[in-house]
Amino acid sequence: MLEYDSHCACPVKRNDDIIHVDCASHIYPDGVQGIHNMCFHVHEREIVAVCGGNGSGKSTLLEHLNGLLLPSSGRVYVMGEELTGATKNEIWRYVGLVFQRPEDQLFAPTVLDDVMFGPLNMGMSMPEARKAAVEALESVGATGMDDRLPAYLSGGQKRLVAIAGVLAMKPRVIAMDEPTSDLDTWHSELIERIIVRLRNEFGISVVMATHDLDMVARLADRVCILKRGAIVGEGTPRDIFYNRALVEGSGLAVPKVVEIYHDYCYHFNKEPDMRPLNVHELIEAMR
Ligand SMILES: Nc1ncnc2c1ncn2[C@@H]1O[C@H](COP(=O)(O)OP(=O)(O)OP(=O)(O)O)[C@@H](O)[C@H]1O
Repeated sequence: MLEYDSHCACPVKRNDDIIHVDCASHIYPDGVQGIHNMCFHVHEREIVAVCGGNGSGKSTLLEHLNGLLLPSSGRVYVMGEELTGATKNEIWRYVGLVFQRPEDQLFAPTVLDDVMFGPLNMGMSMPEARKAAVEALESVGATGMDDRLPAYLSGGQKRLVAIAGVLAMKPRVIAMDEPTSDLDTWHSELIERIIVRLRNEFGISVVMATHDLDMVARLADRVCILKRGAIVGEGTPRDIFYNRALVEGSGLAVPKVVEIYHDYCYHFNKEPDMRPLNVHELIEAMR
């Protein structure tokens, strides 16, 4: 059980928190407030979506999860240990961050070197790091790219290699910033399948920051809605997405299924009480 010396009173705190962002605020050097009074949790084996309009603080929050940014006030705990300047070099391995632009992450001369970098940095021997990297590339379906130059990969391939790079470190949590932005349907679906496998097969929790609520409706166990640097709503996708005022008031559009169901209920003068989240449920609800 994790025990926190905490003043954070938000309702979703549980004993299996892997990450606990405790009332953290971050002010950038130019004085802009990225997040404030942020209480955020990541539990074991869950997919949690962080959704909000542009500039709502999604990336700032994600960068606090592995110590890339430290809060100006408040605290962040990973597996019960507080992230500080002194501890973050030990703790970062538990939380892998996949950037919105994979170019920001890939720098080695070959794909294999890139994916081996994290494991080597963690202290694995060369053969161990190679094994971890090969396995991670296989897991994301990026085999046969070992000798390629990362800069010359397609956007979708770069995203896969970036995910493999954090997966090779065997983290407890992978945080992905806009994991499917700029990807075609085929690559988006591939990334969605990888996210589900990370939770179901590897037991890794995934935090994804995104505007794509259709994807969130398909994948997430829990949704946090951010607005102006704070969480304004949190719950299951069904509870959150059927609160249109909350979603639309935060600069987002409800998932298509929700919109169609609302229109259907309005048109046929029905109570919108079935709350479908996917096409199968929608068809059932409209029977
Ligand atoms: N390096 C920085 N220096 C100063 N201000 C920053 C910096 N990065 C982000 N901000 C500001 O912090 C606030 C939150 O930005 P953040 O990038 O976290 O939002 P976001 O929800 O990820 O946005 P988007 O969806 O557009 O990527 C914004 O006002 C932004 O201008």
